[in-house]
Amino acid sequence: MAPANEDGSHESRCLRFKEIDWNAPLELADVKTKGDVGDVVLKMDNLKKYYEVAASALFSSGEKKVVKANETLSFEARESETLAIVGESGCGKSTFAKVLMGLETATEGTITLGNKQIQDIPIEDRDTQTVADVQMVFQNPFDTLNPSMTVGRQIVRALEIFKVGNNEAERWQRMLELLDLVKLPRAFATRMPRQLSGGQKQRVGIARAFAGDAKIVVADEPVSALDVSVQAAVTDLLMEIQREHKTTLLFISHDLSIVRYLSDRVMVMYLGHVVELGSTDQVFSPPTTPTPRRCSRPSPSPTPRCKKAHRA
Ligand SMILES: Nc1ncnc2c1ncn2[C@@H]1O[C@H](COP(=O)(O)OP(=O)(O)OP(=O)(O)O)[C@@H](O)[C@H]1O
Repeated sequence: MAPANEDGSHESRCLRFKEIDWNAPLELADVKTKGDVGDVVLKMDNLKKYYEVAASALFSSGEKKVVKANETLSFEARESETLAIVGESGCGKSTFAKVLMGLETATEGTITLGNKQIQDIPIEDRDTQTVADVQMVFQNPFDTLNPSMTVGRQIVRALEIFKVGNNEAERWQRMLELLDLVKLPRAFATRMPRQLSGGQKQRVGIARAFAGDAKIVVADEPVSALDVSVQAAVTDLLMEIQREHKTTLLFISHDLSIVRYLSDRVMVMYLGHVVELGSTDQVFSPPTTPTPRRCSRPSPSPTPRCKKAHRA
């Protein structure tokens, strides 16, 4: 992960950025989505996440500087919606996902899940329902599974954590249904992770994420570590389950073709800020009239809009 910039501020990387009025309200596009979407289930309001890091490589210096990973991040996500989050490396995508998951706490601002504010509650202090409601599919399925536990046991373990099922037999049955859901043979329940391919491991990761009937699933580059030949199948599976379960999918990706294919809306981030948020068609279409603010805003390299505008 590349530092946002050298001194932790967002203004000093390039003179061009000084022209940007970060406080100007964003033109939020209408919510026009591919499928039917429901009510707002998640709201982030002026979320900030700052990290304090050593200013020098010398341990003795003790001097600290602040890295502003997320700056006044505001957006809403609705039931059944796929919101893609794009932006160049280091712009703060994973950071807000970590705060949402409770792996980090916010510096300022709020995250409202249903009617609960969760920005200050670390994962270990969250109630079972909240933990089950917000789940993550990680980038690397090779790291996320316990190498010494069978596939079945790992899914049953997630069901225990989410308090699904009244007894072991019910949980075992539910685990088999989850294997069906992710299109893995039931016989895989007794396999160890080392006996699975990357794509199969990621299917187990998806089964665990949906084990507690999550309302929101954050998928952080879920297929980028997989062989190209299985990326489409895993992406399609994720979309299929998301639609079936009316889950809100926050899809973090660098792959603009996948983003265009699966998302209802796209949020473009740069240096911790949201610089564009709109329906997928709006974000990917070339502007019909010159839109100085959007294109003069800094672009992750490149934003779909600005890339097209330059090509035209
Ligand atoms: N624990 C931490 N301590 C200090 N700085 C951090 C920490 N985690 C992330 N950062 C910094 O915060 C900024 C945002 O990082 P983040 O991982 O959110 O970016 P990203 O957009 O997800 O990047 P990538 O696409 O490469 O995964 C970066 O400058 C990074 O160096």
